Amino acid sequence: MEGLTKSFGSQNIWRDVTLTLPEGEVSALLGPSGTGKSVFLKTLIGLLHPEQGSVIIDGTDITKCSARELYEIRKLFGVLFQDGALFGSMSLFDNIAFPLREHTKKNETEIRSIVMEKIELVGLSGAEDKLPGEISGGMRKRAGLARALVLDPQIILCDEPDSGLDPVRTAYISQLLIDINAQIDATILIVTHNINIARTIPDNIGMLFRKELVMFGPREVLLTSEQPVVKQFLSGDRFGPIGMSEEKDEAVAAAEAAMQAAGISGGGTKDDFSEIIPQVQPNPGMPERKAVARHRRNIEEVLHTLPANAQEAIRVSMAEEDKIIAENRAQAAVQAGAAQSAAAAVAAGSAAAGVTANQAANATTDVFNTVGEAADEGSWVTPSDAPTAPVETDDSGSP
Ligand SMILES: Nc1ncnc2c1ncn2[C@@H]1O[C@H](COP(=O)(O)OP(=O)(O)OP(=O)(O)O)[C@@H](O)[C@H]1O
Repeated sequence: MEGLTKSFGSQNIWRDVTLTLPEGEVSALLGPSGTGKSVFLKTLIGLLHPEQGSVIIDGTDITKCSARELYEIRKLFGVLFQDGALFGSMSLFDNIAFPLREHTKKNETEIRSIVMEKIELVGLSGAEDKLPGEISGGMRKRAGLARALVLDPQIILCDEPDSGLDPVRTAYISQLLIDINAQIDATILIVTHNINIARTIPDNIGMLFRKELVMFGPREVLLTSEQPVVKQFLSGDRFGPIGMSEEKDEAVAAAEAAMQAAGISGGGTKDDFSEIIPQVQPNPGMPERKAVARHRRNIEEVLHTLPANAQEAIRVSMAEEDKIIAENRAQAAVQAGAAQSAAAAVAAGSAAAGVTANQAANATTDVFNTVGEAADEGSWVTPSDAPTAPVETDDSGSP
């Protein structure tokens, strides 16, 4: 995105926004309500037209290309809208199959196989015949994500993936995004207000405020920023430059300063965001994220230009990340070794008992599962170690 400016009539939303979403990395866009984050996502897919600037995707400027080219480029995107944006009269299956029927010539057998794979990926197996109105908000969200994934997108845009979800379901969907990134190496942009997501999921964070992109870069830069607007946003404090509906004038700011001096709380958390917590890692069994190496190369190029505290935070978080990755690799090796010996033992035992090859294979699968579960409980070190797909009943918690 280069020099993007968007207005509705005389109302300017943001101006001169320039950023490059690093390929295959996960980025988050933060900003107070009404700063135009959703407008930004819609501009990226050509649903809204900026009056200035360009959006280059795979070499094509979608602000100037033909309708035909835009139609083709949109196939690269998977978009998760805030409410899932499902068709209310269609089953989940048909909703998820919709882009395949619309944009491809695949037959119904192929479509079923892709749809069921995505349904399983988001933990909705068994719910495929339900209508969107019959399931909870969290399930609708995951159905929306499954639909966003069916065309194997290169770019995934998620508008507030956590809205309407409890903290646990938010952790599941965040983990799912990291697992998807590990599996398909897609470039992901998440628009969110959720500070926990911002702290643990993205490689990069940007923030819109006062009609501008105030920063965009490695997550540690924003999390250690001394900028008042960033600190206020992260802490959720009412004292600071961000007001209820617009930025505050000097009189209000002075009154707040007096209240603070008198010991009145602005309600924000006292968490120290400059203490970086490790990024969520892909679940056991997932490939390692290719983005990690690329992100590091990108950081190395700009590290010397960053504030000293951000440089330090990046070094600490890289060391922490190396430790976690090494532990996970060791764990995976132990699991693979245990599974191999267990499989050999099962095969030997089966031969002795004269059971069929098929029975031996089934027994081997059970051994894999048992080893996997045992390993999960103990030592998989991530800040959010929830499995990707929750045991599915109903997001309300009832069976
Ligand atoms: N189609 C439209 N026509 C006119 N104004 C619009 C349109 N879409 C959005 N806006 C205005 O643009 C501004 C930014 O809206 P947007 O939904 O992008 O904010 P946001 O940062 O995503 O907010 P939130 O965090 O509350 O979801 C708002 O003032 C909104 O009223």
